Amino acid sequence: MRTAYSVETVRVAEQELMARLPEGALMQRAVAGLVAACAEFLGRVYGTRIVLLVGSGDNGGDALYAGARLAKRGAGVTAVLLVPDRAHPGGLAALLRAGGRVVRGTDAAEEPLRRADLVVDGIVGIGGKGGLRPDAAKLVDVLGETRAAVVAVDLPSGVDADTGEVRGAAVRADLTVTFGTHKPGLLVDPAREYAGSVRLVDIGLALPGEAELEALQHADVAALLPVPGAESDKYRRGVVGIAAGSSRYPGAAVLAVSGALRGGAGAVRYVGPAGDAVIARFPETLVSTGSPEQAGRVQAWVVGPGAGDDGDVVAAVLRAEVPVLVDADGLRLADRDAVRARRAPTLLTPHAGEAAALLGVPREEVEGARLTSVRELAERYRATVLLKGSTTLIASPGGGAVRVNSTGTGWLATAGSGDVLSGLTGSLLAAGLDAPDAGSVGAYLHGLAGRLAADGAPVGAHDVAEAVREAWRDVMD
Ligand SMILES: NC(=O)C1=CN([C@@H]2O[C@H](COP(=O)(O)OP(=O)(O)OC[C@H]3O[C@@H](n4cnc5c(N)ncnc54)[C@H](OP(=O)(O)O)[C@@H]3O)[C@@H](O)[C@H]2O)[C@@H](O)CC1
Ligand SMILES: [K+]
Repeated sequence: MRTAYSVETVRVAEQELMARLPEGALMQRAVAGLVAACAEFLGRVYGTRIVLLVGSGDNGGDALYAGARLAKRGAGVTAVLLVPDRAHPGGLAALLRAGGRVVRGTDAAEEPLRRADLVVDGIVGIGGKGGLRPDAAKLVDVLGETRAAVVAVDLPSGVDADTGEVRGAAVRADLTVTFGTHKPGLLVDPAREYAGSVRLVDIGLALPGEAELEALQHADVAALLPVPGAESDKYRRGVVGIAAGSSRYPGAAVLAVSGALRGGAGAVRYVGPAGDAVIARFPETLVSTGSPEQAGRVQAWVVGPGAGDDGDVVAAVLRAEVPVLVDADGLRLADRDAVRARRAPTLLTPHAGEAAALLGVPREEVEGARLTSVRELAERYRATVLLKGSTTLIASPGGGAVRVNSTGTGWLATAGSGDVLSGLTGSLLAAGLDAPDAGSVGAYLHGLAGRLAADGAPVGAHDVAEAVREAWRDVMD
């Protein structure tokens, strides 16, 4: 499991550790990791030109000490001091001793930045408040006009460490070297995109059990995937009911069923007007045309994909005392009080536009503040919420760690891909996973299947469904 902790938690852990170590030792641990990452990134240090962007806090201190070590290894190092009289004194002295040079202010930065092989961003780290100040923002603009590679210290300056929000100018890094723990902003869009690849340097921080954010890895998913035992029959493996599709959108039903058949449930029931299309493609489906109540036993329901305006079916499914996944049209049709009143788990799976409609805010607001939005929705609906996107987030109604999935790919932004995800995830619910696990395992497999199916070329949703089996095997390997 990859975890991320808030700045507040990092600060507490930092204080505890600092109290036990000689002064400056913690910073030198961070610097050692930063230097190793820069050297590896450059391939060869000797003879390279490195520019340090130095703010007025310890983030700038890290950059200055790292610059000093790189200068000793033969790099030409220039530090751009944003606030010259507040640059980290020890770091600055070390750089000057090592033969580094210093320029002051943004205007003087232009020339060295244009010639740089590598820029080290030490403008601001976890001490940053609000958007970058005008001087720093101007420096970031100048940096943006160059083609230099950028390594960010701890965080790309300008992104919010705790929320992943980016308000105004921010550094676009090729690599971010972060200390002690990932910060939530490094795993959540839009900030994640600014971070480039992320390298974690262990500096010995002791962090509490519950993180702010968790990202499942292969081994975590493998441990959660439902695998039938020798005694299993289709009912013990779980039966998932799919109430989806309409005469106008029969394809949504077919795609949801295609996902459900690959999610580990022992059988898939389909209820709705697209039964002929479903049975033609997947003869193993148990199809009925009545209401969900009459469909027979299921251990979990999926309702909503391509459902059109059939509010009755959504209301009927919400009355069922088994886990229910609500997606697409179902989100618009579901009564909030009915969702809140449910005793069995509910999993809502909106994309940013649907989440915005549920929250009554513009779509951009959700896209800019994904973590806040998903938490807010989980609380309002007293349900687990999976907010789809390039970094999918899953929040539980009681608060606690938010799950983040980063296996997704831009190729998954294709019609019907969400229908496959809802079927797949509903199947995992029916197989007995709890709502946050079903959501995060579903998103993980779906993202991986998207990557495997795409392999660098466009894919349709049915390709993604077909690749779920390969993703499953890949995880189990
Ligand atoms: N945690 C750890 O264990 C370890 C942490 N370490 C390192 O320390 C870093 C944290 O250092 P930090 O606390 O000095 O804060 P930092 O990020 O340098 O920023 C504060 C400075 O920036 C300024 N400033 C604020 N907002 C701004 C804005 N919007 N735009 C522009 N400027 C802004 C603010 O100015 P002020 O408000 O005081 O006027 C203040 O001077 C951390 O990220 C990591 O790199 C490692 O060395 C060792 C292990
Ligand atoms: K930084």
